[in-house]
Amino acid sequence: MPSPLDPDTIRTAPKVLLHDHLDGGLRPATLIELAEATGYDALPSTDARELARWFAESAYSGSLERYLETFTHTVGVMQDRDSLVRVASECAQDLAADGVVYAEVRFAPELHVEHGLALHEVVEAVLDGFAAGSRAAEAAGHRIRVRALLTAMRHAARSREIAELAVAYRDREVAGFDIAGAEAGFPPTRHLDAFEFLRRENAHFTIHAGEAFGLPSIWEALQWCGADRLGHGVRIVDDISLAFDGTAHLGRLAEYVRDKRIPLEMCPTSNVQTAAAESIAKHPIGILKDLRFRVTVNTDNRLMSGCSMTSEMAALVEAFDYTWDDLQWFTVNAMKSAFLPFDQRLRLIDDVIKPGYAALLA
Ligand SMILES: O=c1[nH]cnc2c1ncn2[C@@H]1O[C@H](CO)[C@@H](O)[C@H]1O
Ligand SMILES: [Zn+2]
Repeated sequence: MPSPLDPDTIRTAPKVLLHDHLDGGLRPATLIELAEATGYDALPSTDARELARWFAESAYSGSLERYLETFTHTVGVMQDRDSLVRVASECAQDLAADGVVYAEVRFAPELHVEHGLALHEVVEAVLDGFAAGSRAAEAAGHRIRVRALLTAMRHAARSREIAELAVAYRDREVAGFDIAGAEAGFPPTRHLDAFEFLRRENAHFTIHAGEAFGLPSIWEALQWCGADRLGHGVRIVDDISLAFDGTAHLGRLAEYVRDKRIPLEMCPTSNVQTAAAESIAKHPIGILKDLRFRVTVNTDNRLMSGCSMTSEMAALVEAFDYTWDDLQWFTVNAMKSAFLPFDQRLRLIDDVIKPGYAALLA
């Protein structure tokens, strides 16, 4: 008899997370403690439960720009080494307790230099935190590997510097590079120099595209910039039409994305909050999965969305009647798409993911 598909059991299943923002995943209580310790006095509440509610409500804004405003408070307390180490360590422990076995967690070093840290000191603090958190998780019986993605902000002009930092730290658990922030008005080609540098260095990168702006953003990310993966990518459905009988017709860009197995880092709850999707049940992940795009499931911002990998998967099970096979498919897709050497990806699939799901199906 397969195990029941409820949150408690889904939590025990091995999961892989490719799209999670460090500054979008703080524990509310930690945010309050750090604000007090660092003299940050602009928090909307100093009660953990109320603060969590404030984030979830404010992020439920119908626009990416307003959603992003909530990050002022998290970034506001992440300006010194100790705070960064603590947030990164708790991130690794929280993901591990949620059953995540491999994660690539992103953050923008340039946002954490307000109190004088150098960019590389930000990176080192976060990596030290991930390592400490992973050790603590292992001691608590959960094995996880957490690696970093360095993000550059698309409205700013530091992408080349951040890309160079990602390459400099590539052998110390920095898996790759990303750009994030408001999408409309800030096309990825603004950062072509960074992407060309990364390609010359044989380095990996993902680009937030097709979340708050449509197909041109996805097209530029892939065909001008050369992205390995797409952050969100939900708007690729604009290039798919469905006939009355249910058959799908793919435009050239959608066909390219599917043919080349371009990984889509989908974040259902976040997309509903920013109005990139109407509801979980109407989220494009349903049709994209049916059409066998390389879909992965992610959290984006656990604090703002009040979610976890477990809750996102449980919500999809509820909306689309997914089975354990489907959850394993998402997980293997994500592992295949990780910025990790091929042999290590295979080992995690064969030694951790497949046996984990086999046990739940038995
Ligand atoms: O869904 C998203 N789309 C675009 N940008 C985002 C999203 N979530 C977070 N960030 C931005 O990425 C920065 C670094 O982690 C965050 O500070 C936030 O501004
Ligand atoms: Zn994101």
